Amino acid sequence: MPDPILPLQADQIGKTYRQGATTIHALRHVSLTVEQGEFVAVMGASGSGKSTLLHAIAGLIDVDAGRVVIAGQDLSLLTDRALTKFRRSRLGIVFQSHNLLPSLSAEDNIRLPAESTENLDQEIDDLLDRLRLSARRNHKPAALSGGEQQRVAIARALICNPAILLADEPTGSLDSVTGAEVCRHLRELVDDQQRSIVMVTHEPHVAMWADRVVVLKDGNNLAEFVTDGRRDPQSLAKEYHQTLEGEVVR
Ligand SMILES: Nc1ncnc2c1ncn2[C@@H]1O[C@H](COP(=O)(O)OP(=O)(O)OP(=O)(O)O)[C@@H](O)[C@H]1O
Repeated sequence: MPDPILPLQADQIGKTYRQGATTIHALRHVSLTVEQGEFVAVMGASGSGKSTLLHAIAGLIDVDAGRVVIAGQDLSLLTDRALTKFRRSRLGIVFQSHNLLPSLSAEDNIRLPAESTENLDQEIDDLLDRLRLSARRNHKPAALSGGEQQRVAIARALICNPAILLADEPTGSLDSVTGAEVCRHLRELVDDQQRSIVMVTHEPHVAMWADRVVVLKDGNNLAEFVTDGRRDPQSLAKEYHQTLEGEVVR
């Protein structure tokens, strides 16, 4: 089980990029709070700032305004080295392209970020078992299916026992059946282990696994709604599209 944690809090985050004479306002004043044991999906059109927000929460980019506080720690107050250490111990990060090392087995990819401890082998066994990868532990990524590769990436993100998992389009490269399987694993991490998840997705049938959907538009918070546990992609898609079209603004 992860350590008891405080919520993740991103307050009024601003981020601009410069490209020649052009200034791109990727995030204007975006705020997001996530409680322990909460699964939040971040949705929005392409370019609305979803990935930038996730990178800001992970401390992978400097922000121009606002602050990110994780487990009571303001990320801006950490040195680069301390931030790397903090990120490793508190956050698990999963991207669409899973970034597994091709020369290592599934098991060794999972082991890579972990510090060597007495219990590490047992923890790896538990994760392999939980993510139904035990039979594939000695395979290299090229010999694994897309869903298996993504589950290895999730296991690698969990090996340091982070309380918060950040996932950017984790099912983006998967077919719908495999994508649903990955979502089910994410949901279990919240329900069974009280971890918190922030997941960026375009897809209502992926967002429906979350407890709450936060919608960004042009680098701003546009709206948010709870999924009410209804897990119904059609009604979620309808509410999402109405929100984007301005028919429902909360
Ligand atoms: N490194 C960068 N340099 C310049 N502009 C950037 C950079 N990263 C993002 N942007 C711009 O910031 C805005 C927000 O980008 P971001 O990737 O956060 O959007 P997104 O909602 O995740 O989009 P998508 O769904 O297409 O992945 C976009 O206009 C994008 O072009």
